[in-house]
This record gives sequence, structure tokens and C-alpha cells, in this order.
Amino acid sequence: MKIFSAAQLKKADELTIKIQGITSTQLMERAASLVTNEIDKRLQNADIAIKIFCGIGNNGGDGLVIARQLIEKGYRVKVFVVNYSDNRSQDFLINYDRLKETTNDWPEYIKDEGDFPEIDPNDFVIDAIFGIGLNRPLEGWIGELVTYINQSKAFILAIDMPSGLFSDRVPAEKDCLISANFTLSFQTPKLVFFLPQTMDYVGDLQVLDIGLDRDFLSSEKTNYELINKHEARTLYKPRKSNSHKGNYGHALVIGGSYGKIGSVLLSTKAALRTGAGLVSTFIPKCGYNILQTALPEAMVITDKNEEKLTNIDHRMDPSVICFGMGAGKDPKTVEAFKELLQKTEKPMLIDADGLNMISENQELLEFLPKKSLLTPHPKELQRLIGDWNDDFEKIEKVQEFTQSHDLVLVLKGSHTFVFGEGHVYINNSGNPGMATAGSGDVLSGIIAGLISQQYSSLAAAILGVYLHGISGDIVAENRSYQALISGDIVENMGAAFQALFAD
Ligand SMILES: NC(=O)C1=CN([C@@H]2O[C@H](COP(=O)(O)OP(=O)(O)OC[C@H]3O[C@@H](n4cnc5c(N)ncnc54)[C@H](O)[C@@H]3O)[C@@H](O)[C@H]2O)[C@@H](O)CC1
Ligand SMILES: [K+]
Repeated sequence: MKIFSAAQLKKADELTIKIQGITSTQLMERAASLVTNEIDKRLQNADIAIKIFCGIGNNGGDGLVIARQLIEKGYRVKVFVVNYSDNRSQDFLINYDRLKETTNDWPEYIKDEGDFPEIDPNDFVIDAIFGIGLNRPLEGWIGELVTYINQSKAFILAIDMPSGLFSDRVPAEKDCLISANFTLSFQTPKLVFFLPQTMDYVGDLQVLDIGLDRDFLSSEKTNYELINKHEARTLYKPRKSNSHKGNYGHALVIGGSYGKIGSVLLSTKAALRTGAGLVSTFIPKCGYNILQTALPEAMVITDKNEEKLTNIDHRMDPSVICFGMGAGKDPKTVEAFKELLQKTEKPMLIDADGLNMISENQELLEFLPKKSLLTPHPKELQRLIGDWNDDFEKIEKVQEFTQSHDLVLVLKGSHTFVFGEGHVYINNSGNPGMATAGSGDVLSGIIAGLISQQYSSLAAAILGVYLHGISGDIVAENRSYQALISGDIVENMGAAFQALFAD
């Protein structure tokens, strides 16, 4: 699903009105009734006090329509107009009059702290104060109102966006914003819903298709895309019945050191479970028995050194090399890595200590084969490209870095971001249980397994990250977040593939 900017959404809005021959008031009615239906579906006519805080722009207009529709359905609704200016939007005014025709319980105006209403923890609060039109921080009593609403402990549903959250920048630490339990957003999600600094304000997210012009939505260019099942499924390559293991490539996993052979084992297993035709490992001698015993499906070649990698003389022609897990950073290993980079032409996947070696020896960057993949977590990224001021600057820096070196970069996090060819793909699968030892090693193996089956680096990264997340979700459902271990993610790869095609 494409992620658009506020300006693009405004454009979509205007175009839709023109092409569909409707008024903006009708579009607002359509959008708001989708919200009303969602609320009605969940509340099931429960006798709950619903308090709707409406701004005076179109987000507030949405709030007024929702109020009218809920009242018509018999709900107990109280509307508060957050009167921060006299500049009311046209659709606000129209819907204000319509609301007054529906109920005798007219909206109350909030003009300063003295007007703040009582909010009970059992109330259902709807935040329709600001949406994508917010262009400066909430100041004075509006900021205090937002803090007051948050402190009420009532359930907060944000319309389109939590008020105070900008669509194109990160708020300052002192800024006030609604911390929603649930956000119902119109047409497309907003980028800030997925950034580590702002995602917590959104709560659970649902995007409502308000029927904006299809042609515009599909032809309008954006650098950001959210990856759900639909997008992942389009990347999947089915297997031909007339095929053999040679059709699915050969992944070579290189890494490990004394005490860290498990990481190579996890990656190797993951590459096999993802469908690589053949998987080999190159490890220090101490890992030989471990690998051969735990995973008879893999071939094992060893370094001359017992405990670390010193000379990676693999003499193979693998489809992809996955390097770095558990490798350590011994100077001899760095030297061996450099030689490996110099003699490898196909894209490589570099993870963990491989990334740290590059960070500490930046000259290695120039030897990286084109379209190679780096899979850092935020700390590893920071060591690689330096610090950033906020998430937007981070995205910009990673874009610059990946484009100047012709790389694909997988930035791991609760929403993993894949950067490649100037685009950013935001993964929407996975769960907090996956923050566990070895989860990254499994991801590397999955991506390598896909590359070996002739997926491009970028497609392998996007699909691999998605499948990894889905597998984790399947485990968490059966085992809880706490009990999830990374080996489980490997074991459930089969179910993850099946889930791609289950409705
Ligand atoms: N596709 C769309 O774009 C649709 C938009 N709709 C609603 O319209 C919203 C956007 O409406 P608006 O553009 O009127 O904007 P908002 O209602 O978000 O904000 C209202 C106005 O407040 C002013 N303002 C911004 N920051 C302020 C601050 N800190 N203090 C005081 N005033 C401030 C701005 O001039 C802004 O235009 C969306 O979020 C959505 O809820 C829906 O009605 C359906 C269709
Ligand atoms: K809002």
C-alpha cells in the first residue's frame, strides 16, 4: 500500500471531488460514515458516554459528522468544539448546522483551560481536533487540553491522525500530542505511523478506503510503500513442477567463531527452510561436528583455524554468500573478509560482525559487490553511517548511503524498513516477541535463501522480511511473545509461506 504525503492526499481529495462529481461535504460524509460504522460494529449499541473533541478545520468536520451519525444510531454523544481560532472551514460550518438540527444538546465550546470538561476513565473519547492539516505545534491551552485528555485514561480513538502528530516531521520533545489507543486513518497510512519516534502515539491502526480516485492512487509516485500480505504475495515466485535442486541455487553461509556457531546454524537452517536448492557453510573448525550433527542437509567446509575465520578459501561458485553472523572482529578475520569481498562478484548479504567490520574499516565499502545487502539494527546502522537527529534525517541519510554505494539496506526494527533503488518499503508483519537472540541470523538466512532462488536483492529483502515477521506472528499466536525463540521462526517458515495464500 502506497504511503502518501499530506500534500498528495489533498491533491487526491480535490481530484476525487472533481472526477466523481461530488462535493467536499459529500466526501466528508462518506469518510465519516465509514468511521461511524467501525465504531458501531465495536460498541454494539453499548451505553457508553462518547465525548468527541472537534477542531474547526476538516478533521473537526469529520468529528461533527460522526457525532450526528452516532446520535442518529442512538448513542450518547457529547461534542466539544476546540475553538482555537475563528477560521472555521466550510465543511465544519455546514456540518455544525446539521448537527444542531439533529440534537438539542448543542456542542460546548472550549476556549481555555476553564472550559475543559470532566472525562471519566470509562468514557470513549474521539479525537477530531487536528488531522493532516496540522502545521505547527499545539500551543498554550490546546497543548494542555491534549495532555489532559491523555491523562484521563479514557479510551482514545483518533480520526485520521492523533492530534499533534505532524505528517512530515517528528515533534519536539516538549510538544503535546494525543496518545491514541486506536487510529482510524483515511485512504492511506501516514509515514509517521511507522517511525520509532512517533509510532507509539498511533495505537492500533486501521486504514479506511474512502474511495479516492483509483487512477490517481495507482499512478501517483511515492517513495514509500507499506508491505502487507498483498504486496508480499506479488513478489512470490511459484516453483515449476519440472525442476530440480539446481534451479534453486546455492547459498553459502560464512561466519561463526568459538561459542558462536549457533548463529551460522540458524542462518543455514533458515536458508534451507526458505527453499534454497543447496546450502553450504564455511566456518572455523570448532563448528564442524555441531553443524554436521544438527543439520545433515547442509554441506560444511572449515577454515584452517580452530576458533575463527582466517582464510576463506571456499572454492565454490555459490549463487549468494551470506556473511558475518558470529564471525567476531579479529584482525585476521577482517583480512579474510576483505579478500572474500575482492574475489566475490555476485551480491552478498552482510550481517552482524560483517557490518561492524565495515564500520571500523570503511575502505571495505568500496569492495562490496553491487546490489549487496546490509542488514543492520539501529545501533549497527549508527556505527555504519554516523548519528542522525531524528527519524526523517535517518531515512534521508540511509537513502543517500544506499544509493551512492548501490546497495539494499534492511534496517531492522519493530517496523523493519527496506531501502533500495531510491524507495523505502515498510514491513507490517512481526511482533515484539521477535526481539530475541538469533532472530536476525534467521532473517539473513531467509533473505539469502530467496536470493539463491533468483529473487533480486531488493525483492528478497522485502519478501524475506515479511515472511520472517509472519512466521514470528504464527509462533507468537501459539506460544506467546515471551516464549518465542528464533529457532521457532525457522520451524514455522512453511506455515508462513502457506499464510501468504490463505485468506
Ligand atoms: N482525503 C482527504 O484529504 C479528506 C480529509 N478529510 C479530513 O480533513 C482533514 C484535514 O483537514 P484540514 O486541512 O482542514 O486540516 P485540520 O483539520 O487537520 O487542521 C485545521 C487547520 O488548523 C490550522 N492549524 C494547523 N496547526 C495548528 C495549530 N497548531 N494551532 C492552531 N491551528 C492550527 C491549519 O490552518 C489547518 O488547516 C484530514 O485529516 C481528514 O480528517 C476528510 O474529511 C475526508 C477527506
Ligand atoms: K485527529
